[in-house]
Amino acid sequence: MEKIIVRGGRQLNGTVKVEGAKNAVLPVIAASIIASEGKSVLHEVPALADVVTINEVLRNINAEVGFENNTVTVDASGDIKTEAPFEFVRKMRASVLVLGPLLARYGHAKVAMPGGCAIGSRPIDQHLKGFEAMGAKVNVGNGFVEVNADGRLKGAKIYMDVPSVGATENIMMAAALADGKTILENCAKEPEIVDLANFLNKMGAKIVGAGTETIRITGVDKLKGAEHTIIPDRIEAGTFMVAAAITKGNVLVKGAEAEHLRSLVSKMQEMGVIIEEEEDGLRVIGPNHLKAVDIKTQPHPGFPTDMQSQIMALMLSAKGTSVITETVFENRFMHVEEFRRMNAKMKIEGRSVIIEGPSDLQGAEVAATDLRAGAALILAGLVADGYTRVTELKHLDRGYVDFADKLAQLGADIERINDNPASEQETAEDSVQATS
Ligand SMILES: CC(=O)N[C@H]1[C@@H](OP(=O)(O)OP(=O)(O)OC[C@H]2O[C@@H](n3ccc(=O)[nH]c3=O)[C@H](O)[C@@H]2O)O[C@H](CO)[C@@H](O)[C@@H]1O
Ligand SMILES: C=C(OP(=O)(O)O)C(=O)O
Repeated sequence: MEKIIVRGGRQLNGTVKVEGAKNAVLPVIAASIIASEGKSVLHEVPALADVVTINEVLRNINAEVGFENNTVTVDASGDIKTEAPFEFVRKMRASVLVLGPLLARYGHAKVAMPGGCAIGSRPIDQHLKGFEAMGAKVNVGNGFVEVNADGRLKGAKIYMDVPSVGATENIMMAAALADGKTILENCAKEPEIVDLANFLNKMGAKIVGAGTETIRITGVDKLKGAEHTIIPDRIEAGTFMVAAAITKGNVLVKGAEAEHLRSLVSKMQEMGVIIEEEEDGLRVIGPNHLKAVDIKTQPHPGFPTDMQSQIMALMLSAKGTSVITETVFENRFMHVEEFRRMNAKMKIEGRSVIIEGPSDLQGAEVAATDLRAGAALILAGLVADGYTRVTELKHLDRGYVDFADKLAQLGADIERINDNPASEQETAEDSVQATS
């Protein structure tokens, strides 16, 4: 089994460079199949398991995809199939992002219905509501969702009940080729949505307002391949910011965009962490004593749910009572049990976790329950007494490139091992099941 073994007690110092954002690159790669002409060239693509999966989804529907030296090329000018097989959606929920592009270009798309996962039920009703408003017929049955349009989709006024990131993206992509104007209200405002809109506009789309509550899309007849550089990963950046703070270190997180990280920066400063904006990133200096704070996760620009477990690791080292409330996903506290194995003093009350700090953390064998939980347990391991062994790394690999190596370069006592190479085949088969 593959494990990351970390021994606590080392201070982290130096520079770490942030990769391109997972949550930007997945919709951008999905969007590239909308182009009926030309090739898309995408730079700063992180070598993540999820990127391999979305590339496989595209190859499977006949797009030509290359991936070398952090550059992905996609040529979708040939005959593209409109059905994405079950194995990919099971492996990665973001596979549903091919629905919008396929529906817009071909008037038909079919993918396996994504189920719930380790962090909540994660329905796609808002995606489907948007497609229906544009004239598509939706059929859900036998584990699949199928959408059909009689001719071109029609621009519409759509109000989303929740500001869903994926629904905003899927509807925006579908509307880019619709007949007429779409006004999408109560949109998610995440920076990754702005990145997708910028890419679509380079392809010839007419989208304004991405990053605000209302996005206006004027449909065009066709889109062409374009060249684009993916924005830096604010969640990976945030994870390294916590690593610096928790070890009382001094780390320059190169590529971290202050503008994308306001809520995290503000909360970490409230905890006593020094954060300085430098020309090429954020310098994070951990204090000797961290203060307890209260945090509520919210859609952007609120505190990101994808940083909830990592900031929880930092709260464990803070003096006093901290409360963290999860409002985005209904079941994103699986890591609490794992932290408890490390002697963390915390309890779940409804949608909140109450942490009595500082905890006297002890190394233990723990499992990554989802990708951010994996990172958070490693962060706790950086300051725990003795050895922490983190398993279920297939989750971590969906969202972090060389996480252990990058921490080791900053001075952590950490290594990734495979203590039973004979079972490698088994691990590869297991990873097909990985969703989070
Ligand atoms: C690949 C990607 O970008 N993943 C991110 C994306 O996921 P994803 O796009 O799946 O997340 P959403 O923003 O859609 O989900 C937010 C909330 O809306 C609910 N909902 C969503 C869609 C829908 O049709 N109906 C509905 O009720 C979900 O159950 C959840 O409670 O945004 C999440 C919220 O910031 C992040 O945690 C994920 O890392
Ligand atoms: C929940 C996450 O991703 P996904 O939506 O891809 O599962 C995440 O990145 O923390």
